[in-house]
Amino acid sequence: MLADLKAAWRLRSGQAGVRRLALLTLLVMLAGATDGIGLALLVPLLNSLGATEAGPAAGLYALLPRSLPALLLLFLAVVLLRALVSRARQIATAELSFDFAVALRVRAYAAIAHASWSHLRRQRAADFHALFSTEIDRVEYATHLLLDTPARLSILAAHFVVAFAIAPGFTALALAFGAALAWLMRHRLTESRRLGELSSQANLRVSREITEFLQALKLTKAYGAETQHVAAFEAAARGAEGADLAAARLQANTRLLLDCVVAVALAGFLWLAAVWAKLPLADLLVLILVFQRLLPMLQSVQELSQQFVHASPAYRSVAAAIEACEAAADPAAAPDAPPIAFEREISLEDVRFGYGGDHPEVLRGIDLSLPAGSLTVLSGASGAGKSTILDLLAGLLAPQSGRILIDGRELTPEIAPAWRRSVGTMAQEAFLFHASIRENLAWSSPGASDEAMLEALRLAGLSGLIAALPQGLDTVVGDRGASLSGGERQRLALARLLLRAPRLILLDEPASALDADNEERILETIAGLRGRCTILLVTHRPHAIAAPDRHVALAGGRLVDGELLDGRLG
Ligand SMILES: Nc1ncnc2c1ncn2[C@@H]1O[C@H](COP(=O)(O)OP(=O)(O)OP(=O)(O)O)[C@@H](O)[C@H]1O
Repeated sequence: MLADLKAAWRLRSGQAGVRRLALLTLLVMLAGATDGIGLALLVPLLNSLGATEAGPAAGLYALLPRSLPALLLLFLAVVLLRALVSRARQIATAELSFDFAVALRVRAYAAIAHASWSHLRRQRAADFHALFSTEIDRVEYATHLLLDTPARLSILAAHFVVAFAIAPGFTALALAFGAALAWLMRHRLTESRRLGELSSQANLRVSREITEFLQALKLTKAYGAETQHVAAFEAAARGAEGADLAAARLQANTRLLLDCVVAVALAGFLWLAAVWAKLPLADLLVLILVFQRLLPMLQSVQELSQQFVHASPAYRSVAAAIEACEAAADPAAAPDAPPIAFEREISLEDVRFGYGGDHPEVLRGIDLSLPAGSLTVLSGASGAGKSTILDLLAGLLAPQSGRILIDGRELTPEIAPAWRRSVGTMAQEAFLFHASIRENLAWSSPGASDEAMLEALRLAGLSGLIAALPQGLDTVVGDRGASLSGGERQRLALARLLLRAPRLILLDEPASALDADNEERILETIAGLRGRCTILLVTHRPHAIAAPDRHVALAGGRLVDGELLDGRLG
């Protein structure tokens, strides 16, 4: 519980949050005070109505007016003030908890966006999805309860003060009753917390099922695996239902127990007050009112504590996910830092790399030079480490030893974000957004003109398609580019890359998912880019590129002459 609250404190959002919290505290204290004063005024009010023979006024009561209209006016003013304070408090609580949740969502988004690729590649997209879909919602709910608690406690305290002034013995008894109730109910809090943790895990399982199912929709249809996915989802959803149902049952049982105990306690207190202590009628009426409100308040404090501990484990899971990403953040590149250009060459010097853990070393001393404007072809068996080399050159991964030099300047994690602005990458299956061709292109180069876009499309060999589309650049390409053919998707991704005018282009089998004819044509287009920029092309068909400047291959973690290796393999 303390760990949850510490995590909640770490997740708060800066000074503005602290100021608002101070304002809320003030309103909470005012709410308690006005509530107490309103209740305390009932005694002289009832006395002046003639409920009891009024004795000489003592203490602060001596300052009050004695006439009924003046007392009524005062009572009215206090009740009105209490209503206004309560309204301001409710709005301040809502503002604070909504603001906290939005700031948290934005912080989580930014933490993921800025985390290094080395960290992100080890995470599950579904876990991030669960963070946004359920865990932050639970944090928001727990925060609302947390912010509401001081107000409830201060109103509770005001009731106790008034009750104490009227009947100290009974109030002490009620306090002891409240403490005993909390002691007896402590196991329910532990159980509620356990169920809260179960619920977090169950929600994570549901999120994993949904995310992976949606990512593999086409594959699911192609393999006829629909029933299998529906069954797995139902099992996960029923698991989450089970955890939530157990929490709801616990809550309902607690309420039943408290309803019975509180009703018996209320009857007992009143019987003692009326029959045994023989309190004056005005005092008795106010005491009835106070106890009738006080005991259900104790009950609701217990219930809300249970709900809080059920939701509060989310503070820790959210803080852990955000802080792990923040700890692994890429060094921030100054937004106005110019992209890093190179005039001569980019080279790898004795680069070694492994993915850590039990994974064997992938690259064992790579020396490679890519002269500016050259086209280099990289081949090698599956799993040889070709994509790893591309990720190292893009500054997404860092070598364990050795160096990557850009015109002699070392590519360090500090300059990697700025360097990536000079690099264009493209993978086997291009990712396109469900948006227009124009929006997909502008994503890589905001503010690019139509002329620049049409030129990039021409270079990528898409002029014909654009001319044939009635809506031209405004044609929407569908989910992940579903309304385009595989070849068109890859070409559009190539145009998006070229629009950025990158100095280095890293292509990871950009056409291998296509038929031979399409693959050949895309490789021809790429070969035509030679001289405009420096290209490193990973392909399993190195001979489809006519006379590259260099052909190297990876084998056993080292680079060898590609022609020799392919000749040997062939
Ligand atoms: N995130 C990772 N964690 C652990 N090992 C990894 C990771 N990514 C790749 N590997 C391992 O590193 C080795 C090189 O992978 P890489 O993707 O660079 O090979 P590749 O030559 O591009 O293969 P392919 O031609 O099949 O795409 C492989 O053995 C692979 O299993």
